Amino acid sequence: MQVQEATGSEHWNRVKKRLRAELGDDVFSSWFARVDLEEHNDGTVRLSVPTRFLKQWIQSNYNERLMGLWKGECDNVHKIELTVRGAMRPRQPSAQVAAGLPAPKRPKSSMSDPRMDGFCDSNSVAAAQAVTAALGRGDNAGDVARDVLQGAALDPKYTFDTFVEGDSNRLALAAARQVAAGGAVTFNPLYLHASVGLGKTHLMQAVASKVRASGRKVLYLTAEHFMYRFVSALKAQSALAFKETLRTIDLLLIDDMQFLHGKQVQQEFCHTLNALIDGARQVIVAADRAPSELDTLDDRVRSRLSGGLVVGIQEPDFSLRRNILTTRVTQTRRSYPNFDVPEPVLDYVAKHVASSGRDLEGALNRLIAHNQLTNQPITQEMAELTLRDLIRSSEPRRIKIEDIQRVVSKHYNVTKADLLSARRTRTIVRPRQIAMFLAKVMTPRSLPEIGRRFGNRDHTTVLHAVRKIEELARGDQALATELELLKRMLDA
Ligand SMILES: Nc1ncnc2c1ncn2[C@@H]1O[C@H](COP(=O)(O)OP(=O)(O)OP(=O)(O)O)[C@@H](O)[C@H]1O
Repeated sequence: MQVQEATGSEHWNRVKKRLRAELGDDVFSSWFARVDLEEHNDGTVRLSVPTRFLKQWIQSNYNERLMGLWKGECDNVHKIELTVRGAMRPRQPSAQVAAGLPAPKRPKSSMSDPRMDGFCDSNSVAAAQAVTAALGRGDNAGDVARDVLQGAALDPKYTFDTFVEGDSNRLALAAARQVAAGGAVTFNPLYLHASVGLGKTHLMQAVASKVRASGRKVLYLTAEHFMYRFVSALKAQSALAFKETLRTIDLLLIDDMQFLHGKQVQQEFCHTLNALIDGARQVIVAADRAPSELDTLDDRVRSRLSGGLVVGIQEPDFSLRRNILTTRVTQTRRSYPNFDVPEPVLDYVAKHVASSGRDLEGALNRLIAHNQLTNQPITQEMAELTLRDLIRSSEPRRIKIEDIQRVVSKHYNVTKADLLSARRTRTIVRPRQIAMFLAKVMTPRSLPEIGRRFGNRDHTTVLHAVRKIEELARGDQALATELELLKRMLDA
């Protein structure tokens, strides 16, 4: 096999390794564990992050260092772009996941060590110093405590009235309503999980607004803000005030729990959770996966989170999607009385934008914008044109046999003509078999059709190739990893 030039992801892995060594595990995982390499092209490196907060944070603190490390990898890098990942584009699987390798284990947390309670390790102090320095703030204990109580703003749109019920969210909605109604705390914490845009934040904020309106103390924070507040408190030497303040809350809501990183922050979160639950106050947590799958979390936090009621929200079915759209159109009419979407267009959107409430909302917003800016009525044709890219990107990508031949020949440095030829040298036979195997597992094409597309070969030759590669990959981890990487390149 040929010696390949390092790929973008290999450079990125080395940059991350150096960053981890320089910053330490805790600081690294707080800020860089969720950064993905999107593209490395013509001297520009494009990285994506899940939130705007993280983007600003990395830009103001680590841009130069990132540039230095990338330049160490490739001289021609002159620009690093950071973008916030959109809802339509879920996170790329990590190289480990893509290659079928286990995710790296986090170092064992010191949560079980009582000596750590109330103390800060050097990494957290470094992170805290960086936070306050970058934001140019000299928080004192009082500021931090007040800041903690403020929490994130609630969106007045997110109420129970605007939340549409369906089979996929019925249990979550019922549990949220019960918590909002107050009364005895029956399940604590309430843990909601779902992939992006399925209504977790909407439901949490609906509960928060209702409970706040009844005069009780409510704190709604994203895990990222919890992390920021905690490191600020450490820096201002007001960790005690921070803890005390948190424990006076009647209802604590932590959103995007998957972003809670750093052993000391998790430790503090666990103590707060215990204190609130023991004091019969309510906690609601939301994340993009079940507690058992939050592998960045310490075991103790995970088990405490699983101890209440864990409810998943699934992807909406057609009828729920359709109802969400109808509700949104009715709401929009309050601001734009002439706004109208014909029923068949709503059916079309509900049928084709199948992933989440957020995407449905995005689709509708485009129609509204088009309608308002051009004064054109919304028709089927206009909807198809306006939503073309949205609909295409929410459908699974079709992989073509030509794509497979192109990627495989580039990867193994053979030509497409070689793949289709009758040549039987080993350097060509193996890539050809791999390409046939990928054509079988990644496209709906039949064996005879694949045979025809590979120089008119018989279907038994394709079958032999598929079986051979399956058998080799079972005993050869390097080949199995290579196959996964090829699949990932084709899927990107
Ligand atoms: N059942 C629903 N009824 C009404 N609106 C919904 C529903 N589900 C989702 N939405 C809308 O979709 C948008 C995205 O929802 P939300 O922000 O609550 O998702 P999320 O699950 O918290 O996603 P993320 O993990 O990305 O934060 C919101 O505007 C929300 O109002």
